[in-house]
Amino acid sequence: MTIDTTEQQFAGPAAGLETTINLRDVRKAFNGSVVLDGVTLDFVDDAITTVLGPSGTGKSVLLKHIVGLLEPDHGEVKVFGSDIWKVSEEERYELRKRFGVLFQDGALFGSMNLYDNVAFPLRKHTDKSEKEIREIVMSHLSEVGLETAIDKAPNEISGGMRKRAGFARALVMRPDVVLFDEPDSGLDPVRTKLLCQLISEVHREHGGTYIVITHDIPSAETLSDYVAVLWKGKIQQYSAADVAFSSGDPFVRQFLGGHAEGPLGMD
Ligand SMILES: Nc1ncnc2c1ncn2[C@@H]1O[C@H](COP(=O)(O)OP(=O)(O)OP(=O)(O)O)[C@@H](O)[C@H]1O
Repeated sequence: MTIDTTEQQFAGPAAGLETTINLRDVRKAFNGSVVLDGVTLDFVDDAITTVLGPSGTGKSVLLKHIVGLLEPDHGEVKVFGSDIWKVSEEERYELRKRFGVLFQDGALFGSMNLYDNVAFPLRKHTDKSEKEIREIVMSHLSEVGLETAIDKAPNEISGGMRKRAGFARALVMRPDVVLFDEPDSGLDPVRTKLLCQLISEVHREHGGTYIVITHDIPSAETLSDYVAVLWKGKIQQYSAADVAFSSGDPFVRQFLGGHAEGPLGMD
């Protein structure tokens, strides 16, 4: 589909829906090499949107723009209505607190057990008592099935468990937005499916805007309410998941179908 990047109203499937993050004509280049070439995208509240695209196409760069870790060369990133680069450093910090992020490897502190890892954001950012913290930490660790592994160090558990612990930690501050950077990386297909089901269940329970970056098509099929496909710096498709998966666009059809034939080659 074509999205008019000069259009300031909500575009695509988000039209008329409540949105929490709005990207307008976001451009980013590194050393002259263009990665994002005018990305316009509105993320719908209370939905899971998957951002799909081939390796090296800029999905992680996009995610870093959403969370305010990278500043666009051009365009704007609005989070809950505020342009994240036009507000003060303090306001940006407050906005970031509304995000939970699950990084590829869970990004756990190696020196802390799972309990302390999950408690960390609460101890750092709130003045809750240890009793209150314990209640929150245990409820989230049991939500991800890790209530019996609280004393384990990250290097004593499997990659799938590390991701689940990272997910629990991403949830403890009750984020309005949860970002997942390739939650499926390094997991076998069964663990991937189970993690995706867990993400869907938790989303049903808590709501919010979930944004999942991946190049794994089965994960996208399990998770997505909406699908955005990024390639060559642009959003090639943004639609409800069922529409994306039956798209007639040659690139989208090739990529989502996993076919060797089509416009996407080895380069
Ligand atoms: N800080 C940076 N400095 C220079 N180049 C960067 C930087 N961050 C990303 N890039 C480049 O931007 C391009 C897109 O990278 P990115 O990690 O976003 O891709 P991706 O779509 O997430 O890939 P994958 O699916 O393999 O993780 C790559 O060519 C990468 O080398």
